[in-house]
Amino acid sequence: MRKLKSKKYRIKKKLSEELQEIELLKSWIESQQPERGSNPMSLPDLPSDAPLGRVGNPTLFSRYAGATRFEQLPISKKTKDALRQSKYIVMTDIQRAALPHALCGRDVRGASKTGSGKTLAFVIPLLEKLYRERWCRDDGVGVIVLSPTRELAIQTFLVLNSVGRHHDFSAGLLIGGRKGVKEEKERANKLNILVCTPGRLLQHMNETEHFFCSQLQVLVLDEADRMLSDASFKPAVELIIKDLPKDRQIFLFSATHPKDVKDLATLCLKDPEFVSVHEKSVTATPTNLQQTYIIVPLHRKLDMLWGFIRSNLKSRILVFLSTRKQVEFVYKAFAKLQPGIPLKRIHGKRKQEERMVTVSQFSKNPIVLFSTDVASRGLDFDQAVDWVVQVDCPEDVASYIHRVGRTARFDSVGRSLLFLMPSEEKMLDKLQAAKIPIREKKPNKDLVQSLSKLLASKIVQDPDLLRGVANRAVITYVKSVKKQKDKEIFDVKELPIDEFSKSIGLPFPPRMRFLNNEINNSSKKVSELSPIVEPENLDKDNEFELLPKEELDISDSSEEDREKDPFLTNDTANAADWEGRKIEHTMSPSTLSTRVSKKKKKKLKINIHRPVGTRVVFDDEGNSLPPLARLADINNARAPLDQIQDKKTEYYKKLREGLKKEDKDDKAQYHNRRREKRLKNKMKWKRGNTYEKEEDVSDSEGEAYANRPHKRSKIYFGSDDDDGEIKESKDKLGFIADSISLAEQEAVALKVLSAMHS
Ligand SMILES: Nc1ncnc2c1ncn2[C@@H]1O[C@H](COP(=O)(O)OP(=O)(O)OP(=O)(O)O)[C@@H](O)[C@H]1O
Repeated sequence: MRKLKSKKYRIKKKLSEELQEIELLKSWIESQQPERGSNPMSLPDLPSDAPLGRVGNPTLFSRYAGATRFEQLPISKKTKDALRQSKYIVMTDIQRAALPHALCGRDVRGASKTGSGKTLAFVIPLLEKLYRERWCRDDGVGVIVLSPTRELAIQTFLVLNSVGRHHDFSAGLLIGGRKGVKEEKERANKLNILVCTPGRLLQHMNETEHFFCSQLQVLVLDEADRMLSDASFKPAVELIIKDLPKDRQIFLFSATHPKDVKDLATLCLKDPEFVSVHEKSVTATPTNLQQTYIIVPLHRKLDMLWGFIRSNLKSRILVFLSTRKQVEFVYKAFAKLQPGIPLKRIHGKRKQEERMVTVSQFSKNPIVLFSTDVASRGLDFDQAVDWVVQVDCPEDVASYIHRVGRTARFDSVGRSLLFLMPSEEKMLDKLQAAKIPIREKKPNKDLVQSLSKLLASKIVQDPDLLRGVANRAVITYVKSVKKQKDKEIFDVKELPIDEFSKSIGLPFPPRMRFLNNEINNSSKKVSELSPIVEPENLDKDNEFELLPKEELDISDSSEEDREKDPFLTNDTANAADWEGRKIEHTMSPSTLSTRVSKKKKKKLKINIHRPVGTRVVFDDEGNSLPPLARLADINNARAPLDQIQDKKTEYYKKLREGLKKEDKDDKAQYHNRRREKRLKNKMKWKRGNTYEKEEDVSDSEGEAYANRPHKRSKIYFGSDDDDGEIKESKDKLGFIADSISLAEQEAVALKVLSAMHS
């Protein structure tokens, strides 16, 4: 006991000594700091009377600009220590170029390649600004960092925490998709540094009591080009900026930063410094990134992706698709096919917790992550991504740069693969103009297999899981192409929708009313198109010549393949022969709406005779409508497609008949088995045996029943009718089998039997 007491005393004493030391240290550091509100130039090792000039002040500026290592910068010891502890020693180009301006108090627009360290280029000066202003917790919000996505906000917050670990500022994350807005509201006005997404910040600005940013010192827009031009951010960002004080420093950073951004007017920049360190670089993308593309028709993209994944089972692969539904479908379909590598997915509709877990899991080897553009900007995955695969063409060059920028970050190497449809080849010219070195590759035909039949069978086996998603995947993809601004590259009329639907296992393409106008407006173009190629003939008929795109290859010989890839080859002899420059137009009438405007109905009603046996259709005013009128819209615009339509109708008719027959056989088989089973049970009852426990029908009766998952809940105890159908009548025994226990069912059945016998 005595020993324990003495030990406790010793610990107490040691603690109080340490506390005293800390206090002493604190007061010493305080004495080293400049007065609150003093000129930011009055740093310890800079002349306090130095004017705040532009690069024009060579003495002053060279003191900042000459530095190559963080320790040479005139920044606080707290920041320097944290930088050293985080292993940040030598500055990157953008840090060397932007930090001097930012530390001098100027507004900065910074642009540099992806993965080149822009985050530190704004995190350091924002910490220093608050430090020099002697900001303390009670001073409220001093800095706001706006990020386009929650993941990026979290990442920036982590960097801030690491570099600002010795500072005494409070920092918080305000991002959507998290519970606890109420708690956030209580904390928000006590935070000094906010890292947020625009929507959530706006919510707090509107709803949170006592949330003021009137003292704001620094505003940062990460991925500024997107924040200021993307329609989904722009309105919120503009509203936020309106509410913030005009007299603050502002940092705008991005890998893609157009020099003349019109939208900058709203920001009230004060003669900003445009720092673009890689403007004169030979390439716009990291030099250690090896970029390739292949030409692949839409309906072979999944086959291609599958082949690629199967040949890279030891890699970390990030796959970009254009819509959430596509991500869902490809993830679910590939998961069913089991490629032999873990699969993950991320998109805007996934829960925040799941998104965070997915991002953290992506750092584990090996894995495939399917993603929308939500992961295309800013994300710095813990470990190097081996491959970035763009299954759908990015909307523009900037989007391409950000997507491929998820690999080859800082000093690591990486590879990227872009799938381009023959109709999207103009994208190559744009990439070339933007100084992006990209080479053509051909897929190894031995490693490409058609998935359509496999996927079709998976959809039949599990329609609940796959059919709806597959339909939505097609619709949303077509919609996304239609919405694209760059009509030179994206042409919805060039999409082989029928083949695409078939390739992902759908028997018919989904109906897309929104395509009506496209077809009507393009009647001339459509009429020039050649007739449909039957899916089975497609491979034979589309033997396309592949033009070498050597002129695009502006990389030097050191950019040679770092590792020989089995899937991508330069060898034309072994390349798959389905690639093509031009794919036939095969948009079927079934994808189109058959609605007819009132005006047209009126016009067509005269002089058209109804063929015998045709269903009469009435218009809104009660006049009978000739049957052809319902198709008039399409026929007017697509007269030359008559032939195509005939062929298609015939093809689908055959397909439908085949399916109907199969369905009928299935049903008959199923009913026979049911009847046999029931007869057997009845015989047992009659022999006085106890009621035989009904087996799990889905197990005993296999596929046929398993595909009717909802039927069971509707089965009532009753008699079979003649054709073997289970009678769904409640009047004999008015209860549902599922609603009582098996023991109870047995008891009731016995009672009924004994009643029947007596
Ligand atoms: N001076 C440095 N020394 C060592 N590593 C650094 C340095 N600066 C940044 N890094 C590392 O480089 C990687 C990329 O940095 P960062 O995410 O800031 O790049 P970025 O330019 O913002 O990329 P993006 O354009 O994709 O947003 C990070 O892992 C970061 O830790």
